[in-house]
Amino acid sequence: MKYLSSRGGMSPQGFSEILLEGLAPDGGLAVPEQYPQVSHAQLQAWKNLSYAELAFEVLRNFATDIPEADLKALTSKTYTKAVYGTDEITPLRPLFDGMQVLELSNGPTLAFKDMAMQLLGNLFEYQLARVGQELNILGATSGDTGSAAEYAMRGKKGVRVFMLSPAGKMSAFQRAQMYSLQDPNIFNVAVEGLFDDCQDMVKAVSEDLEFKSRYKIGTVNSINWGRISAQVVYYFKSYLKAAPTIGDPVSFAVPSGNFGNVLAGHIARQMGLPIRRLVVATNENNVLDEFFRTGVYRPRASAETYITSSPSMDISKASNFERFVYDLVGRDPQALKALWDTLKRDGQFDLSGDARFAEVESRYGFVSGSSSHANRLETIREVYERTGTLIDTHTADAVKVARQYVEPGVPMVVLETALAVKFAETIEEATGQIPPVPAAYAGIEKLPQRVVGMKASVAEIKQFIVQNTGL
Ligand SMILES: Cc1ncc(COP(=O)(O)O)c(C=O)c1O
Ligand SMILES: N[C@@H](CCOP(=O)(O)O)C(=O)O
Repeated sequence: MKYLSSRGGMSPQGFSEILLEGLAPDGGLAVPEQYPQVSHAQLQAWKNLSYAELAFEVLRNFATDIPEADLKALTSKTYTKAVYGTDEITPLRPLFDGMQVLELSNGPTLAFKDMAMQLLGNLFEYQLARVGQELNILGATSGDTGSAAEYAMRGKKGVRVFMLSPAGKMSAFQRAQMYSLQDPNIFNVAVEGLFDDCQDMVKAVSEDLEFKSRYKIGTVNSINWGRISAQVVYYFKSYLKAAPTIGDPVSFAVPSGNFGNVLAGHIARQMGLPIRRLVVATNENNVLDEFFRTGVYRPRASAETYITSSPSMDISKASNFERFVYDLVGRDPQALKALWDTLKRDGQFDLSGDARFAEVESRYGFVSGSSSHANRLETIREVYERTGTLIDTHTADAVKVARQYVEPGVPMVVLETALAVKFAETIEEATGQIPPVPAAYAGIEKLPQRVVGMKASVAEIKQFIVQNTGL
């Protein structure tokens, strides 16, 4: 399998190459030349595989330049009970009204990011040893990618992590998870701005090709195809569990911000998984919902982005949306580029009058909705009262929106993207309950923190990287 840039400016590359490269050299995102196809018979054969076995079967289609024995060893090492708490790795639990919750947040940092990031850590280590290289990871986080990346890369040979986070915008627990790490290869930077400012800095540094090559800059955000491909696996796993019979439709509701998680569902669907609907659930920052309802894509500036109680989705420029639009315009990089040129010029593009927009639901299965603080509190309270379990604020956004799209006889799988303990203040506001703190995190908010403050300045972060790499 070879990969191209969504904007057409990259010669075909292998999986291992784009894994270390992150953003394509023309500022676009790596996309596979075509989507591998999975037959009904293959789905049947995969039904009883363990998560690690299934991960190998799915990923061997994407990582074709990694010897199969090595890939198998990497997936077996990654997807274990010791890391994810259960043999199932991603259990499904019943909710109510036709919905089930897919538990993706039982990994080391209590968010779905661990599902792909733990594999990425092992893949990086493997690939860097193969090519004898070091990697300086530059990442942006709104709260969960940062800790997942740092926990996955701690102590990894030849890897440093520079993680940009929006100063004062994450929950106290999220801050403590990241900033309490004292490992010498981890650098936390609190940026005066929002997630989008942090991600813009990452992209600007990556687009300086000379700096990128000299300082061996890589990414761990979902702009890295490695993240997306690993996230495809749990759509297959949960489909095989939720579908009454293989071939029956199943819908998925996904709390969405940077559009990486639901894009993985889109890819699973393109591979032939019988997904009926992909429900995009946003918080008050409803850029994606606006597009799926109206055809207008209008990313907002930081000044127009709300600080909400589902802070990990306080995102107004969804990077991975570009990968979906690439498919929507017939995988034509020139058409994609024309839209992105319009976006740069006008601050938006409008597909409402375009026949292709009608296909977002009919052909691709996308529908959407948004949720507010009041909705979130009400949903968390109702789930607690009816099931005795506490769900986090992002998952609550998805439950709220999912309900609009439940259909008789079609299971609706809601992706649980974090655990309640990460957002204890809102959970307490909703239910009066303080979520239990896992033993590994007891007292974490009281630990000393190591973080440097910075303006949203590309020059400053470059300077910081230069100073701390010794290259
Ligand atoms: C807890 C949580 N839920 C949902 C999301 C949104 O996922 P995505 O950015 O892949 O759309 C994120 C982060 O992005 C998150 O951390
Ligand atoms: N919600 C994320 C931000 C988006 O990150 P990505 O790595 O999935 O692109 C976070 O919590 O950091």
